[in-house]
Amino acid sequence: MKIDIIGAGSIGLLLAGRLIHAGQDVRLWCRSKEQADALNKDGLTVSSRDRAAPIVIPGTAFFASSANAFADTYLHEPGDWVALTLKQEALHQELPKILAPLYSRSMNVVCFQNGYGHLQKLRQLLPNALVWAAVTTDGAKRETSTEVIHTGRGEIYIGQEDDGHTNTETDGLSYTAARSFTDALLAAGFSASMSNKVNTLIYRKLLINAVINPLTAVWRIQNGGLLASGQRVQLMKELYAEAVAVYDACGIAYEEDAWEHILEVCRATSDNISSMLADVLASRETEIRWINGSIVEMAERRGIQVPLHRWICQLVEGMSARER
Ligand SMILES: NC(=O)C1=CN([C@@H]2O[C@H](COP(=O)(O)OP(=O)(O)OC[C@H]3O[C@@H](n4cnc5c(N)ncnc54)[C@H](OP(=O)(O)O)[C@@H]3O)[C@@H](O)[C@H]2O)C=CC1
Ligand SMILES: CC(C)(CO)C(=O)C(=O)O
Repeated sequence: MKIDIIGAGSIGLLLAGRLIHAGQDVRLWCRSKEQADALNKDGLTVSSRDRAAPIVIPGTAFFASSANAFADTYLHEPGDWVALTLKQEALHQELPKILAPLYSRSMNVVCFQNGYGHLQKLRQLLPNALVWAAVTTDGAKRETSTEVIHTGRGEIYIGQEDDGHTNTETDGLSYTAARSFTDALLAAGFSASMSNKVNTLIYRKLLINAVINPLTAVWRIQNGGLLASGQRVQLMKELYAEAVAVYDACGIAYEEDAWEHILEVCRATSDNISSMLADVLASRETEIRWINGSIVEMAERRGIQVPLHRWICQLVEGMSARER
């Protein structure tokens, strides 16, 4: 299977390394030519936390290039799947230009983003594409431009958001293609499965990220540090309460034990640096607008007040030096 991966960061390198190792034909599309050159020269290494038995892929085993060349290459030699592993910011800022030549193409696209809004954006950019969501609890951290650590083994759920449009013919074909992609992930060592509840999974992950990520970013603590004081847990709980009030008003389902689950995620990932804290520490734009910002947007549509989510959005946005 030919798989194009756009975004050679933590998740992109992890997917690429494991899929190539399992025999898939991967093209990796990087933001910078420098990273593509480094990957072609030095190859790609996927390590586990203890660095035992890393997967080492030579640069000759795959193709890496600048994402600006993606559309042209795809038009001449289409692949079977495109996996988008960019952050939400790049998906909204630079991806529209990269994908513009493919506007009318029908293609299979799978989005790995956290937060909310990416699937809608993709459907605007590629109206004829079959857009799938991948919701993952795997953890990855890019160490260098050619090395990634699989920091936590989790699940990957592949599913299609219910957008109210059903086309039985394309849905059948699309399902078969998604099944093959899921099988490729399984063969690559991921715990992957298809899900017909992807909306629920997206909102469940959104709730977790909306409570854990901004507070770890502001306090600059690992996920487990949130449980270190009653005061921190109290603020988490207040963010949670605002978010579930919005979910209730919007008719979005969540588990009865969703709060306990968030505490469990803090414990299970206690020494993780959340993705938002990692972005803040690296002076990168965060995904706050698509995490807490999407809760603020939902609240506005229902006329609900969410002062804490609004405030934490402003706080985290203000931590990035770049002006919009
Ligand atoms: N890491 C994780 O454990 C998890 C991440 N996710 C989600 O997956 C998504 C990706 O996260 P993650 O891999 O951690 O993020 P990273 O920041 O590690 O990777 C994003 C990659 O996208 C690249 N990129 C940016 N702009 C472009 C562009 N225009 N063209 C091509 N590539 C570009 C970046 O390049 P450069 O480095 O050169 O800027 C970087 O390599 C996020 O939405 C995140 O929330 C979900 C679950 C777990
Ligand atoms: C689950 C959690 C909080 C793990 O760190 C995460 O998804 C993130 O950091 O974005």
